[in-house]
Amino acid sequence: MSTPVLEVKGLAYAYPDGHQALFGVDLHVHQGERVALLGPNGAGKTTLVLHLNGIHTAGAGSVSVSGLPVEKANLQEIRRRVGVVFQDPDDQLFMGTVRADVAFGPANLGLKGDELDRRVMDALDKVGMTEFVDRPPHHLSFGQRRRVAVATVLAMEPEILVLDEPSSNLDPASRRELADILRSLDVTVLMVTHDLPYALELCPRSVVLSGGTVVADGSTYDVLTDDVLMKENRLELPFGFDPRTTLPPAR
Ligand SMILES: Nc1ncnc2c1ncn2[C@@H]1O[C@H](COP(=O)(O)OP(=O)(O)OP(=O)(O)O)[C@@H](O)[C@H]1O
Repeated sequence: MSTPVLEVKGLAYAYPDGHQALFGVDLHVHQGERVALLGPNGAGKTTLVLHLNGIHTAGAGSVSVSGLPVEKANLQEIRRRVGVVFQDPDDQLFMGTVRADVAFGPANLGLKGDELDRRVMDALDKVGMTEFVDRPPHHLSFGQRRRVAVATVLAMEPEILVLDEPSSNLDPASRRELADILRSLDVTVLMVTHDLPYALELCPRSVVLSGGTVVADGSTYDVLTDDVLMKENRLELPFGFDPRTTLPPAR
């Protein structure tokens, strides 16, 4: 098989206060996959994500992106390859216009002129936000700001798109529209979520992290219908939601 886009091997990490958050995590994600990262509060999901673009550096083990190790010397290229969309779009939008926010990353890579404009408009087009290009981000709704946050990352043409709770705080229509957008993108996706129906809808594969280790890695349908695994890892489906009667799941 080809080199994985994301290869995490034996990753362990302790915070400076000594709290050990990850214990030997292994995870391989191949090009074009959409993978949900599930697990209870405190499982280590965010800690893992923060290793993917070098905000944290591995205590032990390794992380690499298309064969390039995540380490200080490679950080600029790693941050181009790995686009992280944080849960709160306001952590990502800080310029006076949508255009300036989406242009920020590619401009830092040295793009300018027509090429930069093309990147900005392509990214906004993918999230259905071109008409907002000259608006201040703080005048947009939360759902619109989340789309722009996704565009800021897409403008870097990343190899892997990592999303932290992409469906949180979205109304049902915006939630569905974002799912359509994510499905339409030609990019590898790793999505941290507590929204299990969203994982089923979007991600054929799910990885369950619990207590800082991977406790399951398989089809989302199999994970969500494994009652013992679900209970042991505090994963609960919304009342009345049954994956067995909500077919077809994502492929
Ligand atoms: N800065 C920090 N210093 C010390 N411990 C931390 C720090 N940040 C997180 N932790 C601890 O590391 C563990 C993993 O936290 P993490 O935020 O990665 O979990 P998570 O799976 O993302 O949880 P949630 O679903 O609640 O967002 C938790 O026990 C948490 O208390």
